Amino acid sequence: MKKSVIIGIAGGSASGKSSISRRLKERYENTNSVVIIRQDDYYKDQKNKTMEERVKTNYDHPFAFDNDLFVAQLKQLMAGVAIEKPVYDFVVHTRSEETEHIEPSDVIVIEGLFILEDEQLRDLCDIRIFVDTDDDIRFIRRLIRDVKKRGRTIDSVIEQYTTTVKVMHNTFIEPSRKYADIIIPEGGHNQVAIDLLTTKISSIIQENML
Ligand SMILES: Nc1ncnc2c1ncn2[C@@H]1O[C@H](COP(=O)(O)OP(=O)(O)O)[C@@H](O)[C@H]1O
Ligand SMILES: Nc1ccn([C@@H]2O[C@H](COP(=O)(O)O)[C@@H](O)[C@H]2O)c(=O)n1
Repeated sequence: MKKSVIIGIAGGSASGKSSISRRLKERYENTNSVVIIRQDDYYKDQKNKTMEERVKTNYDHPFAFDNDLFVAQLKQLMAGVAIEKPVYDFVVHTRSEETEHIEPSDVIVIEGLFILEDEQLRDLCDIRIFVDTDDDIRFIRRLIRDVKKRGRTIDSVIEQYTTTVKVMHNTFIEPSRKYADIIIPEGGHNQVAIDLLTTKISSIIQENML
């Protein structure tokens, strides 16, 4: 295998980053050519904190992430070495006991809030994408998702959004859109964007086979 190509997908919470990444991966389901790595899995471990303390963490500040581990593991993959990726559990706000074994692949899709904000991560990306979805749409999507899938109450989602998520988004995430090569409006169901990216990924895989 030649050099891995890294596609970075940034954007606000619930903008559709994971949905787009999943749709890309689906096209290559039975191959080892494309792998997705979520920055969320590199949230810092909080096993030594109480649940009460964990709830108070600002999860929308860059300091909440162990980006050094993220960068180190990406470099390992690029060097052809498999990794044991941490797996994050949103319900208990910390890493789970399990890890996920990831093999090197032609295309590595990395997705998360700070992929373009963090200089080290940004520099590792060959293609930089920002998913641009209006704040009100993102808030509605997040409310539904966090209650259904992340064990939250409506009140806690509103409280977190108004105290940290919104201000951190405006401070760190929105300004990072200037680093994008491509901006995808409306997130996960943008079929044209998904088709264009799929064409690009297929050509990368084909080149690597030559
Ligand atoms: N274009 C879209 N239209 C409607 N719902 C969407 C769209 N894109 C994503 N969603 C939904 O919004 C929620 C957040 O999307 P997700 O991909 O998890 O965002 P992110 O990874 O940016 O946080 C999910 O429940 C997803 O199914
Ligand atoms: N324990 C945690 C960790 C993170 N969050 C929130 O998740 C958001 C990032 O994930 P997306 O899929 O929405 O990009 C981020 O905005 C954090 O507020 C959390 O609520 N609890």
